[in-house]
Amino acid sequence: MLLTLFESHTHFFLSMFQKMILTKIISNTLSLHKKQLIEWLPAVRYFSSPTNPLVNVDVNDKSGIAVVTMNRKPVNGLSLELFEAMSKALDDLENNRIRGAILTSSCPTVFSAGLDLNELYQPDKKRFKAFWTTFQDVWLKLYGSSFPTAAAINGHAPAGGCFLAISCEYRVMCPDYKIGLNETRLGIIAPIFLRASMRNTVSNREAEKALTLGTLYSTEDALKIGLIDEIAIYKVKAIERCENFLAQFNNVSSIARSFTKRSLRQKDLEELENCREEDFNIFWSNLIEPSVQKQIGDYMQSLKKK
Ligand SMILES: CCCCCCC/C=C/C(=O)SCCNC(=O)CCNC(=O)[C@H](O)C(C)(C)COP(=O)(O)OP(=O)(O)OC[C@H]1O[C@@H](n2cnc3c(N)ncnc32)[C@H](O)[C@@H]1OP(=O)(O)O
Repeated sequence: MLLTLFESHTHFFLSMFQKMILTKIISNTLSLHKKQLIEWLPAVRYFSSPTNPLVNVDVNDKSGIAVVTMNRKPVNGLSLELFEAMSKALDDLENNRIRGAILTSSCPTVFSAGLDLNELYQPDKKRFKAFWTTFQDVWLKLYGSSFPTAAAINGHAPAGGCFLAISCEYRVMCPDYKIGLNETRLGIIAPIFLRASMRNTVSNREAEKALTLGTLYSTEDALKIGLIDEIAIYKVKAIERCENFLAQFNNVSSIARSFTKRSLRQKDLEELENCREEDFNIFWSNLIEPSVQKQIGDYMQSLKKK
């Protein structure tokens, strides 16, 4: 199609011979550098995603930045259905050459309360397998995305909520909320990919302390240890700051940027790719321990009693 367009526009200006040579050059270039071509093609393929009630994707046509909003009230508990919607949204974004994505929440005071405890309590193995596999998919797609990512953390982000945020490349959080990986407090062993995202964000020592103690940090303390990058007073401001971060990449080759990101994250991604089944088995056998089930059950009760 590009060649046809080229040919029609040059018809009046070039001789047949010149046209043949130029067409050949472009055709060779296309087959050799299909990927590089994306760099100089105008970014016109931005889309509005078909509405999914659980994940809303809103792409700004001018900036090419997508705001991906989790919408599972009351606390964005990460259920199988929410993970499926996120996985699909990430595929759509990847296929549509967006310039960046910002992950945020429609819940007024919660970014995400982490894994839906109903998926963890008295689980059915078949459903849980689908749940865990989709969760792994989401992490592989988010952490390994070719486009840059940021999280506008407009509320509490414990456990899985924190995990989603640290899988992005930049984090802006609103004040007076809590963020952290409190899995050990529930008797849950942090899976391999969670450890990778955490080590990629804070120092190894902070990661070890945070994971073993299961600490939930205030927004201000999270900034001090580098778990987040900035504080913004409201959600709108947080999104704005994320946009500013992503806009910096306008002056950077997108190919060079995405290859560099990929190579920095490759080892972590491969680590999970190579042991997805084992990762599931480890988590499952820990999860169904009677003592862990009791701890989760008691915890769910304590949340309901509040
Ligand atoms: C992707 C994870 C990486 C891999 C790690 C693997 C292990 C991961 C494990 C987890 O993610 S386990 C989940 C851990 N989550 C938490 O510990 C957070 C628990 N929730 C809270 O602390 C609070 O709800 C909140 C997020 C601080 C919000 O507080 P708020 O006062 O605004 O709301 P609540 O009244 O507490 O909750 C409203 C409603 O929602 C229910 N609920 C809360 N969290 C969850 C949850 N994670 N799953 C399911 N349901 C949840 C809560 O019971 C209330 O229900 P109702 O009383 O209205 O029926």
